[in-house]
Amino acid sequence: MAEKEIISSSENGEQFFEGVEKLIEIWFTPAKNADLRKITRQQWENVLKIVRCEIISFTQSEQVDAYVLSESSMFVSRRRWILKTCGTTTPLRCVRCVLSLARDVAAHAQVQNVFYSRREFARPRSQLKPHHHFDAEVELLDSFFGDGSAYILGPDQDCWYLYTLLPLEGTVGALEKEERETRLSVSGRTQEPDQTIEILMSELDPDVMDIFTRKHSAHAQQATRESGIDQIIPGMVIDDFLFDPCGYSMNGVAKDGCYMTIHITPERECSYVSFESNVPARCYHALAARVLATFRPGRALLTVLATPDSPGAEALRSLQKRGCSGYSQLETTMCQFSGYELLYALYSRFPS
Ligand SMILES: C[S@+](CC[C@H](N)C(=O)[O-])C[C@H]1O[C@@H](n2cnc3c(N)ncnc32)[C@H](O)[C@@H]1O
Repeated sequence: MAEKEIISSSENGEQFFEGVEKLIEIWFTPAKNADLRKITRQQWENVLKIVRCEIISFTQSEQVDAYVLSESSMFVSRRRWILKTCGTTTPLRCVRCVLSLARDVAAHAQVQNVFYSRREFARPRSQLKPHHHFDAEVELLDSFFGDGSAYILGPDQDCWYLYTLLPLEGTVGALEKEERETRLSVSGRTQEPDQTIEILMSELDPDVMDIFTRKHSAHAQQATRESGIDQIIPGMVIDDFLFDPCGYSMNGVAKDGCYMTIHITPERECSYVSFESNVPARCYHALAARVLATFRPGRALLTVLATPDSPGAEALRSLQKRGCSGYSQLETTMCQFSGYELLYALYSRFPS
């Protein structure tokens, strides 16, 4: 297993782990006989060496291969690749290699969409290049994908960065994209309905965090059951891992191809939990409420990215209007991209 990315401050004996993840999702244009799952395990292991993490567990459904990593998760399906890594890993350094493997091994030569996102790190200065600065990340991404667009949403400490090939609705770039797609639509529809909800939580309840330590739980399955993680989206096949002495990661996959993933840094000084899923729903209130009730964060940053024709688009608008019960909505922003809608919302728990 990769060396543990813990930075100890000798002055006060404090332990620190950067739980905040970098998340990259690449969609390739549908192509006959093309499938990213043709890339072998050995080839993924080589890719992940560049990122400075490794595979610790694997599960799959008919539509998606799900890997638990020493620093978070990777999901591989026919034409979508997702890599989510925390600590001081360097996911953008492997993109060139992934694009070559996609072309040479998986027969995927054309990128349709890219989403690279992360919230502000707790300790940005500890990150390795290019992750020490969003400008450097954008420069590297542009060197792979040409002219993408970069966005920063939310206030300083809680800001969320996004790089994507999607132009904002109403811009010249959006008109050009529409024209390209009209030409392509002669040969069929290229974007299926899609939605992703992510909840990034900090200042977590210490009693809940205790469950994700070896002192409290004998194994990952105990932590999954006792915390209620198995009830957040029932019916998923769960692949979970409990680190020593603490820390937890899980992937869930469903028969219909949906996934969920949760990662937990329980250390009191830097507690952090992330939840992500692409499960479709016209309303995300119940799901968000279950996630918040499970982990009891003091602060939560929620994002939903959804195509306008997906059930998630309705869920996004309703979340923006109604917020999450038990939490005050400190900030909310909606963006209309060409082909996707985005909600950013920041919540803080009401004092109990
Ligand atoms: C990989 S997990 C989940 C990280 C995730 N991004 C999150 O949301 O916090 C990180 C937690 O596991 C602990 N851990 C224990 N051994 C580890 C290892 N070999 N590599 C990474 N983390 C480890 C860390 O101290 C931290 O609490």
